[in-house]
Formats: sequence, structure tokens, C-alpha cells
Amino acid sequence: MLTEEGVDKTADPLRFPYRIASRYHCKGYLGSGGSGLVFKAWDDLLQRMVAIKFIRNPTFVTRQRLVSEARALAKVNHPSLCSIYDIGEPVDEHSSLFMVMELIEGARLSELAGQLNIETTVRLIQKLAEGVAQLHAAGLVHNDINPTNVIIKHNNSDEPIPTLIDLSVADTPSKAYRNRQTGFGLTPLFSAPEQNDPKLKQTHRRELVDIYSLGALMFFLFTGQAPTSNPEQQLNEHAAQCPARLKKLIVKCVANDPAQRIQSASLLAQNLAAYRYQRYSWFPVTALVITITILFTATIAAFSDNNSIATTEPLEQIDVESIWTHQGIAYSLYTKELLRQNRLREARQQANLTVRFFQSALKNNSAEITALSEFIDFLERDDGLFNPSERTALLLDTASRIEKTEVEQHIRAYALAKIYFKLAKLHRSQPHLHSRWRERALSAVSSALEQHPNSQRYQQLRCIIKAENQQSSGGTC
Ligand SMILES: Nc1ncnc2c1ncn2[C@@H]1O[C@H](COP(=O)(O)OP(=O)(O)OP(=O)(O)O)[C@@H](O)[C@H]1O
Repeated sequence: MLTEEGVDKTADPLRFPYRIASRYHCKGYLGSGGSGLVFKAWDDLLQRMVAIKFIRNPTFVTRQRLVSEARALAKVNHPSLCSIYDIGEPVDEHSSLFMVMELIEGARLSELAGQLNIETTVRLIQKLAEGVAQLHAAGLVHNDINPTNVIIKHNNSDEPIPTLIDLSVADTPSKAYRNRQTGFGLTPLFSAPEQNDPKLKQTHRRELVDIYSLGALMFFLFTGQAPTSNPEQQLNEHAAQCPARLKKLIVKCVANDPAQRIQSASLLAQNLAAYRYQRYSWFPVTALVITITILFTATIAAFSDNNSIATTEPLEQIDVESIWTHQGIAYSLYTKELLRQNRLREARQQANLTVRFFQSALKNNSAEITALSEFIDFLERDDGLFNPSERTALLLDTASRIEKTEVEQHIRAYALAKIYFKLAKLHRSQPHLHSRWRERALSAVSSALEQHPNSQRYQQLRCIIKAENQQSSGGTC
């Protein structure tokens, strides 16, 4: 017997509300929201546990909503976003639909307020922000990021992965506010002011509602509360231990005015990554990154998202370009750590960001010798992040960018020598290419040495290239 809500209350909780393909065996009830009922199930065919969402009360609108959620999930692929496996109609109830998805088991963020240390909090929100950035890149806005929609899973590793569920109100940026009017409840405490008040003019990029919610999540983890009208004061009162830099970042995310918020999820993730890696004492400039980035988010977002955003900040007073260099270094360190933890897929994502930041540094002529050698070290590593042809393409691209930079000539020559030498090593199996790149490397390093004959670094590189060349080192080494 189905009730008004469409649920058979007399049924065994170990039975789905509708009959579906026999490959799925019900293993228990997981929970329900405004429109869905979710069950744990065993997929006999693929031999894995899954979660299955049924529509609580099938109507045209709820059906459409489940289809939208499924399509949103199908567009993305990130450990912090729940994966979708299938969607289908129950055997006897063609007005309804069910969706099969990744089973996410673990504590909810709502249970963890005040229990996590700063490092863990920052790491979790950084990961979520990376997932949300992917959602935005796929042209979607989540619209309802809140502590009950984030489950911390442990996927066979000690590293907790915060996973965002319930994309049922996800929408394209142009329609992001539509859900308010359809009557499906969002979570007002964690949603942006412009989502809660239809009178507020909605002229800003819709993705900024998710930035607000990510900031509100971080706020919640530190204070156990949702932000109200004076988040800064609340943070001072309830999270005395929260470092000032993080406070600034959180306050920036939950700004009432969308134009004052951090302008993209990827930028938020980058700021959090930079915050985490400032502990490298030899990397003093990172500490500046957050402050500078907060002040000039609009400019950075304009670059990183290809989105032109107006800003009232006096851009010319600060060397915004140097941010690319520092972010590049921070990301290459983060990539290294991910590799150390054997998290290859995530490391690849971060490696691509690293490359992007260093390339921007080169484009803006802001790369000085440290950044250049960090970038080249990064490209030289045999770490499995890129296959040989990808690495060759990256090296060639970088060489052509370096040729155009205005760094001092000996620095440029040394950087090019390192790149050519790496290209030579990559082409060992093709003797003519190998010798061509090796000779170019030798000529570039010799040119650097002409200007700085006493540089030990340059001398050492020439020796190594010569040794590879099986030539005599001429007594220089
Ligand atoms: N992939 C999943 N793995 C494990 N549990 C899940 C999963 N998806 C949903 N759940 C559980 O089911 C509950 C309801 O899911 P969800 O919030 O997506 O339903 P909904 O009806 O679409 O929500 P709303 O109407 O509030 O947007 C969740 O709170 C969670 O406990």
C-alpha cells in the first residue's frame, strides 16, 4: 500500500518501494530528502555495493529533477563528487524513476564541527572546492552545499575524501535561482543571501552561491555555527584558534556581496593549498599569496576562468603576476606530496594546474630563476605524471615560452639547456634526435657560461651533458 508520499509504510525496510531489475538486492534504507528515498543495494552483475535513489512521489517535476541530477552527475568525474552508474524505470511503475550511484559511507560533515584540526579542515574544504571547481567547469552550480550533503568517505586509504551528494537542485548557471521558485527547499543557513532573498538583484555569476556555501562550511567546521550578519566577529568569538589568514579567507567567501567573494572554486582551492604549503620554511613568499590573492581575486578569476570580472581594487599597486610563480611552486609541492601518497589521479590534476601557473608566470615575464628552475625540475622528473609524448610537448612549449621571456640572457640560456637536455634524454632511442637536442643543450649551457664562467651550476650542467655526450670534459669538471 502506497501512502500519499508514495512510500509503502507497511513494507519491509529491506525492500525497495518499487520493483526494479533483479540484479539489485536491497541491503537497507539509507535516508530520504525532500523528494527522494535512498537505499543501499548489492549489484549482482557488477558485484559491488551501490546506492539507489527512488522518487518519493512521482510527478512530472520530480521525475525531471531526478533526470537533471543524473545528467549533472554524469558530466563530472571527481573523487569529491558522487559518481552515477545508471538510471531506469521500475518494472511496474513507469511514472517513476530510480538512479543507481556510488555508495558513499562515512560521517557527515554536520557531525564533525569542532572535532577537526585546522590542517584537516583546510584539506577537506580544499578537496571539496576542487570538486566544485570541476562542477563549475562542466557548467553546473550545486546550489545546496551544506554539512549534511557532504559525506566523508575513506576509499581504502587513510586519506578522508569529502564527497558531495544530492545534486538534485544543481543547475546551469543561468538557471541557478530557479529552484527557489520550484519550492524545493535549500538549506538557508548555508545558502548565499541572494538565494534566500528573491528581492536581491541577481546580476552576479551564479557559481558564487557555491563559494558562499563552501565558506559557510569552513566557518561551520571552526565554530559549529552558520555565519550570520557579522561573520568576522563570530569567528573571533568562537574560533579563537583559527589563524587570521584563514579567517580572512572565510570572511571573503561568505561576503554578502557576491562581487566581494573569492571569485572561483579553483581559486579557493589554490588559496587553501597555498595555505597548507606555507609550512615549507624555504618558501617564504607563499605567506603573501593568500593576502594578495584575496585582494585581487577578481583579476585572478578573470585569468583562470576566462571570465572578465570588474574590480575596484588598485591593480597596478601590487605585482599580481608574481602570484602565478608562487602558486606554481605551491602546486608542484602539492603534486609531489600526492605522488608520495600514490594518489596518481589527483596528482595528475594538480600537475596540470602547476603547469598552467608556471606557464602564466612565463607569459607575464614574472618568472625569475627560482621559479624557472622549479618548473624545469617539475618537467624533468620521471614520475609517471606525463607520458613521453606529453612531456615532449610540454618541454617544447616551455622552451618556446622561455625564448620569449625577458629574463637575463644567461638565465634563459641555462633554462633552455636543461630543457634541451631533458629532450635529448627522452629521445635516447632515436640517435639523430638525441644528438640534435644534446648539441643544442651543450651550446645553450656554453652560452650561459660565457656570461657567468664561475657559475658552478652552469659548469656542472655542462659536465653532465658532456658525459652524456661521451666526450671528454676537458678538465672543467
Ligand atoms: N550516494 C549516496 N550514498 C549514501 N547515502 C546517500 C547517497 N545519496 C543519498 N544518500 C542518503 O540519502 C539521503 C537523501 O538523499 P538526498 O538528500 O540526495 O535526497 P533528495 O530527496 O534528493 O534530497 P533533497 O530533496 O533534500 O534535495 C541523504 O541524506 C543520505 O543520507
